[in-house]
Amino acid sequence: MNFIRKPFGYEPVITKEDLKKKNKKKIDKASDWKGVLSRIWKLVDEQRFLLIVVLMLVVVSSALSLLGPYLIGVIIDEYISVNVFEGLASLIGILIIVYVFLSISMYLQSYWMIGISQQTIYRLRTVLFNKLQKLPVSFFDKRQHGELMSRMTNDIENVSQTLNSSFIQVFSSVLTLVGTTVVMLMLSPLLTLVTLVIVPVMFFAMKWITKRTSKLFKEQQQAVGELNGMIEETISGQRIVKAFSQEQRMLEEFAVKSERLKRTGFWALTYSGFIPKVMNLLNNTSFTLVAAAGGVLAYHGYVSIGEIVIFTEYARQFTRPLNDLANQFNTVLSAIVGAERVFAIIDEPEEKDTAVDNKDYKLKGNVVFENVTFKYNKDDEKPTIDNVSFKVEAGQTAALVGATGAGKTTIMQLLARFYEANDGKVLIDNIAIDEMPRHTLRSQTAFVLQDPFLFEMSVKENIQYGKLNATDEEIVQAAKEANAHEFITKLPNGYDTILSADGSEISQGQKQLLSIARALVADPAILLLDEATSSIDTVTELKIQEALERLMEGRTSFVIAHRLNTVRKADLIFVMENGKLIESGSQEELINTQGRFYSMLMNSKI
Ligand SMILES: Nc1ncnc2c1ncn2[C@@H]1O[C@H](COP(=O)(O)OP(=O)(O)OP(=O)(O)O)[C@@H](O)[C@H]1O
Repeated sequence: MNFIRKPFGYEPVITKEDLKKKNKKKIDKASDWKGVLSRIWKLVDEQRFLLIVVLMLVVVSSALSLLGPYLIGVIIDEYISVNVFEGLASLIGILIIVYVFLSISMYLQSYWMIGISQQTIYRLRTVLFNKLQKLPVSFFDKRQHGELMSRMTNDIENVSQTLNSSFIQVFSSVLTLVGTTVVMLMLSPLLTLVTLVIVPVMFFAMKWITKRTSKLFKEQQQAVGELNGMIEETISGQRIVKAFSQEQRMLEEFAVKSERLKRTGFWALTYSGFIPKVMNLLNNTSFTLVAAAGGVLAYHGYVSIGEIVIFTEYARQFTRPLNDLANQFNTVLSAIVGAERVFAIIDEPEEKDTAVDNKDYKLKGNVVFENVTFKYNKDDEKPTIDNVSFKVEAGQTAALVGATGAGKTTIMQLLARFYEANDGKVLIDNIAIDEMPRHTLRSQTAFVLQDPFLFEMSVKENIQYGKLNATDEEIVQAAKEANAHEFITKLPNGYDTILSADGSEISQGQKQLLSIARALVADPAILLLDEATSSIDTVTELKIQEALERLMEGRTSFVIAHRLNTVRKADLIFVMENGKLIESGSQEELINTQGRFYSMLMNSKI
């Protein structure tokens, strides 16, 4: 699998072929539907009783909807056609009660079912989101973020929709179909045959139409996806579009994609618009057949007028659930597939918790790597970190230097236990990091990245992210030490200014000052810094340097160094090449040995 580099870490590149294979698998494999249903049943949890009540109400309403037409038949046969009116009023009263109860029962079903489904989905969403917090970084490496987002939103929405409406509909359709057939057979097998004669025609007609519509809808979805993708790209990359004067090209591309969407949308809706019309036509044909055959049978005394009325009603009742079932089939299938995809994440192994004791303690910051070897993927030929050993004392600064891809970032990520070493040990204060509580490790190590990640929150909250209970004074103090206070106070709402997710309203340098403030608030024992390579104006650059020096004071710091100055000030220099630590020592020592570091200095590769 190929990976593309993201600001911090990697994301797999998924090709069209991969997607095709995956979608095919998705359709082929609505496999374990029983397992999926039983897990949803578990999520329904304490509302199971209410769900059973809803199911009983569905049985009641199906029975009532069979009873209604039957009573009409009785009224016609035993009262109206024989001119008997005594007792008619009470029978009509019963009929009204039947229909009133039917409405109440249907209302209650959908009211309770909405409650059950929303609560169940709420639980599912919570379980999934909690799970996302507990998954190792390697899990996110292997998946496209867009795809994970779609599981969090679309898949859950699909399940929710199905629980909301399809669940009752499928159950009641099956009951109505079975009930209607049984009652019809009991009344007149011959008229039943006439009523059902239309079913195969209906089946083949629907199959013919849905085959075309589903292809068209798929094309339409694809066209929507492509158009949205393009619009999103144009918006997020609008600076590049403008900088390269590509507006015209984007307009042309948009016109082609938009035209395709218009065309597929037109045909998809036209064909699907046929469905109710064809159903209506077949329904009316069925009525006519029942009425005609019923008339002949009544003439010969095989059936009564009332029975013909019952059958025309039942014929209507018969086609509706049939239609519903056909419509619900795809919805239910895609909800099961969606639920399966959600459960697949829930079943992923979590970050291993191997702490001996979960009590937090303060770290000093003595770091030791002991013959650490690491591969991102088991099948990688060469390890990314190859038997690396070093020792950094508390408070020292270690500069990591080496060509791109040498493994510098990986060393830092192993130290923060984002990944587990395959071999060897990482120790802090003589304790293996996998034996210490994760919270102790993570809350006392802080990253300051080249392209810091900011949340769509206020400046204050972004700084506070380093320590959630930090007071306003602590935040301002940290911002001052980070040389960020001055620019923050000039923002429209000062510390309360809301930043966008990409922090586009502040400069790259200011973003770094914010992330330094965030790290200062966190007051970590160990700092992991990725020095900026991008050029920042000299004034800001100086501010950043100064703020970093304050931040590093008294803490163990690992710096991916790109500036000679930083390397000079470091206590230790680690030279990495192809995952190996090839040289280490103070600057003087390394210059004296005249090895790789020396030649890098000479060729100004630092
Ligand atoms: N999440 C990942 N999955 C797979 N391979 C990865 C992953 N992260 C890094 N790599 C690979 O591991 C190697 C070391 O990467 P690393 O980011 O540690 O290098 P680096 O020295 O920090 O490079 P740079 O100076 O460009 O930041 C690279 O070949 C990279 O492609």
